[in-house]
Amino acid sequence: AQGGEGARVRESLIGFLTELAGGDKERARGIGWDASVEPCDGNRTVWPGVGCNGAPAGDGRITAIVLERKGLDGTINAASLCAAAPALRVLSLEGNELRGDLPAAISGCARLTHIYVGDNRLSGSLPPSLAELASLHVLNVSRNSFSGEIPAELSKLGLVRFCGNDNRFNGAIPEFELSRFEHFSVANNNLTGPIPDDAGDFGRDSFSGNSDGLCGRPDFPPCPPPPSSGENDGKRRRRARTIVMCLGYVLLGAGVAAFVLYMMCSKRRRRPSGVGGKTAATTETSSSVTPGKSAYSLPMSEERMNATAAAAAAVARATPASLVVLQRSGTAASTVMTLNTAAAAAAEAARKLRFEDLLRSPAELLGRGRFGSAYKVVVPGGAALAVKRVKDAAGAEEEEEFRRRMERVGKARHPAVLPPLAFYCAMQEKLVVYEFLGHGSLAKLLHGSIESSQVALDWPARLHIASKVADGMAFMHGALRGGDGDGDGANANLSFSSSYEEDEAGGAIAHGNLKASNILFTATMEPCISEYGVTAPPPPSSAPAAALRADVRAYGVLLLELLTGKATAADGAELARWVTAVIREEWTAEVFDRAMLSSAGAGGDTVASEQRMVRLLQVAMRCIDDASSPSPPPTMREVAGMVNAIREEDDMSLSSEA
Ligand SMILES: Nc1ncnc2c1ncn2[C@@H]1O[C@H](COP(=O)(O)OP(=O)(O)OP(=O)(O)O)[C@@H](O)[C@H]1O
Repeated sequence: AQGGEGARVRESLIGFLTELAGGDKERARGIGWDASVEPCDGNRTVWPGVGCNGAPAGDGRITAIVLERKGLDGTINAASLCAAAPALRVLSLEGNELRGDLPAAISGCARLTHIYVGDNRLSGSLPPSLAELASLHVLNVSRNSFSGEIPAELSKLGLVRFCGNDNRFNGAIPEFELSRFEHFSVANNNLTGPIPDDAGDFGRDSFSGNSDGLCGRPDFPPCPPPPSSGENDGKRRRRARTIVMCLGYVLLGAGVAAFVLYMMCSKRRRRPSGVGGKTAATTETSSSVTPGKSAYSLPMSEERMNATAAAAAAVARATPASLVVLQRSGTAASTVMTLNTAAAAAAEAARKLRFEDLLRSPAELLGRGRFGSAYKVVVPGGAALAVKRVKDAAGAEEEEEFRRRMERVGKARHPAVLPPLAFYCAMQEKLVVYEFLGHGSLAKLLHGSIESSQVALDWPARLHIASKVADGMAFMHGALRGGDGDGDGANANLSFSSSYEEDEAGGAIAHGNLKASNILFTATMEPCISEYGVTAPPPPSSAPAAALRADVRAYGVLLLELLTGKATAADGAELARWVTAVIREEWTAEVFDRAMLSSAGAGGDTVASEQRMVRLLQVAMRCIDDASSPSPPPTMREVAGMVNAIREEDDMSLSSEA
């Protein structure tokens, strides 16, 4: 390119750079691209960050543009770039602050082999036009805010490295031939569905942090069996989803039906001593659990007693079953701390709950997790309940343990803990009934699609959630110690022990599965910890002390999710490793969710807010990091104390600004 043509190319490139710098001409000039000289002199580079090949003069000279970690905070004008450098092979803009999307016009640089745009603030969907880049081998879009599906067409390219981790991608993983890949990661997104069969050597780390949405190898729950071959992929996935939903309904229905049959027989056996007037007996906690005896009586009509009831009764005699309604006498609403009409209706509905109603009521699968499925059931009268069906294959002894746990959890009341309203446990079937909270979970708010999370989570909101959850957990760890938590937070808090060993002696109960999808929101958007104690902690945390420690660790991971905005796998190890690495590099500010950082600046003293974020991060790291810290891990009460101190300071700074 000579003369006028060369000048136009230079102008175009400098236009591209200026847009990368967000229109800041000074910063663009600082990169050192001089419009008065050619970027390449033969195969010698003249402009910094521009790679040239030795090809004959012409626009085929620029083969690489590498502008990494230059503080560029503008957008990528791919049209200008590709018009000026159509022979570009390598584009690396990693580690900047670039915004906007990766434009579809990038396909104009048809010879691209390597694209690195990781560690920026890019958002939107990846353009399907990337699939037109027939020579593309390496695509790194990690650690941005890309959303939408990863274009299925990318699997047709000869990619050998794909880094899509730490974004907000949803949908299925394209059918990449992973055994050909040198590197592959889609960790920390919102992906669902099967991991490609051909996953090569890629282990859990490449797929973790997708809110348990992925199935198949390696180490993930098995996928539902594929439907008959010959169908196209989209159809197959839709069918698989439908099958999973139907299976859920059928299993729930079967469990409930077996129980109803048992109840019918149980009623008949007890009829001589039955109570006359009471149509739907409610069992108060104090009297409900007597092993071997149904604590719930169903008003069954005679015509429903059919031949199979006898068989069910035989099974039931061997496996005592009961729906235990965890409500005391007195008004239901007074025992539910959320005190809103929906909560009162749910508590009232649960007080009168009959499994027959559950059986007849429409049920909707809310989701499948690692430890079972959750259903929304609207019972007669219109109250909405959530029924968690716990995945379990435990023997009778463990059923007894489950009963005891749920009884004790049902006794403790704290506004930040969703109380179980009733539970059922028999014949290797465990169901727990809660009020349905229809305002989403923390997982959805933090990692859901933009449409599903209209509420922006600013820094004060995140700190509020952190402190309420810490309070709830500290209360439960303390209140359950002696097994006599009665809703008096102050007294319960006084009974805290100072070490895990003492807690162990007191028999505290751990949550066992604290995570963002188990933090739900009430109508006033107050956080509420759900599924407390539903899943028995797996070894090695089955010892009570270890289980409480595991809760503290899980709380630390939750704090990391709140602070970074990044989703994590069940144990959060990968997120913790990433945060540790960033802190080690002294880039602490880089770990924070940008949405939170920008909101912290809106109301006042950004520097002080950021200092408090760093302190909360330190609390998170103390919760997680047991090996490297010389001091023993904090108890939940100590953690709550630290988080509340940060919150009080934040509240004070806000009120002094007002
Ligand atoms: N009481 C409830 N009200 C409203 N939604 C709920 C309720 N309980 C659970 N959910 C939602 O139902 C979905 C499925 O829940 P489920 O507990 O089965 O899965 P999970 O929390 O992702 O995994 P896990 O099995 O590990 O707990 C989640 O999105 C959860 O937020």
